[in-house]
Amino acid sequence: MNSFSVKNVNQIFGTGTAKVHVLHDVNFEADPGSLSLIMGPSGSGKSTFLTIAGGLLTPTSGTVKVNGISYNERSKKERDALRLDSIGFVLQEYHLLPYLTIADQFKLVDKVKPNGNLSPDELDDVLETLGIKSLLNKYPAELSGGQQQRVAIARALYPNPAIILADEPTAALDSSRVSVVAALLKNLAVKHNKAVVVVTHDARLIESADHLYEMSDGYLSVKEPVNNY
Ligand SMILES: Nc1ncnc2c1ncn2[C@@H]1O[C@H](COP(=O)(O)OP(=O)(O)OP(=O)(O)O)[C@@H](O)[C@H]1O
Repeated sequence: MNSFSVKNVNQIFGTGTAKVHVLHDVNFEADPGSLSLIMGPSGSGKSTFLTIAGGLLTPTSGTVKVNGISYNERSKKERDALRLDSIGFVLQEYHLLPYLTIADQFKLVDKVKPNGNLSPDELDDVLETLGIKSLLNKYPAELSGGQQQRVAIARALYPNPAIILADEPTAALDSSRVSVVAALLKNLAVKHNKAVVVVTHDARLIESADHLYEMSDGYLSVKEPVNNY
């Protein structure tokens, strides 16, 4: 069971006159089998939240727990292992390596984490679903932004993580691709029992969400899943 909880998290960047209080007492929980959507305007703190949630940034105060254990209680090595084994990031920058073909981006994952990744057939299904199977021999620079985004999603799913944290995973996609990605994320939550957390501006994802939250000026609140956007 890979449940995930954020308690009383505050994030302050800078000091003195440059001080910005970006997250205010944020509380959040996600359980396996659910897709949580966090919406909010640009600059409201969504990416900062996701970075803290994934243990890439230690908050000014508050705790983040995965399976009941706080990141603070783990050594750096344990945190790195947890991220590698349990958390799949889909970040705004795609972080594809420019000198590797798309196929080799996946082989690189095998080198870092040799076990527990999707089987070749499972990866094939994901690539097929995302419509990127024909791109395996290309380099990132030969792909459109939307294609790179879909490769980045497939690469995040390849290690078969229990928790998926996605930052604007549909920003570069047209409507038909948005539906495909939304269905894929929903399927991962419901059929594969993963905890999926997506931060986005994209109101087209609302209908797939089990839980809807709003981030506003660094305050996170629960929103009823109604089409207020
Ligand atoms: N390292 C940093 N140092 C100082 N301020 C920062 C830092 N990172 C983020 N901020 C500020 O924190 C606020 C929230 O930024 P964040 O990127 O979390 O917002 P967001 O809701 O994800 O926005 P967007 O949707 O545009 O990505 C912004 O005012 C931003 O300028």
